[in-house]
Amino acid sequence: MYLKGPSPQHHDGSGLRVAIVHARWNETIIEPLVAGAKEKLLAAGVKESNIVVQSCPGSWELPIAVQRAFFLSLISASQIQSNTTGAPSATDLLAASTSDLTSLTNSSSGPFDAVIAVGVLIKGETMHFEYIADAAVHGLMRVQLDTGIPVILGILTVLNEEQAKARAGVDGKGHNHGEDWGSAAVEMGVKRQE
Ligand SMILES: O=Nc1c(NC[C@H](O)[C@H](O)[C@H](O)CO)[nH]c(=O)[nH]c1=O
Repeated sequence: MYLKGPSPQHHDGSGLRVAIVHARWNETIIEPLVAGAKEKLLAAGVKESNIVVQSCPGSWELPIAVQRAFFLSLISASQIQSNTTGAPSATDLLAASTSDLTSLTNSSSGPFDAVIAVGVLIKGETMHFEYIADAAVHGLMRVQLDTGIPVILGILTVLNEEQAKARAGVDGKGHNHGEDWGSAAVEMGVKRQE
């Protein structure tokens, strides 16, 4: 039995498309987290060409960056489907009802089956940390429920750099949580397709 992380499961990721959207603050920690997530995606059979990595300035921008990645991939998916350039605009898609979006995302050439949002928030002297962490976490939960696309929470909220390194498996310490996020993305992506 496991005390902390979820008991491991094996899922075939060969049919998945996954986005990793990461902030660029604290990049010495972000980089190993993203690498760990990608390693687990590839190990589960996700094709390299089906892993899209995008970035945004900081964790505050992650919810809108994830939502944008989702909608833009919808546009490319509908262009592929309709094979015309007259695909609905981002404005059209933003205005689409949830049920429309659900039908759109069920298409085979649909967008991402899961998105991993990666950020590293390190507590400073002010309350900035708390406000960004709270807003980003609630924002990502809203994006996944609004879009129906699983958004894996890959935001480290730590009190100091040592804690961050330990959770990125840096300096041979601790465990790279990015690996857990990659595995969660495969599981949730497969379950979304069922
Ligand atoms: O402040 N510390 C951090 C931070 N601040 C920037 C914020 O996310 C946003 O990009 C700016 O406020 C501009 O909107 N972003 C992080 O990812 N980690 C931090 O530790």
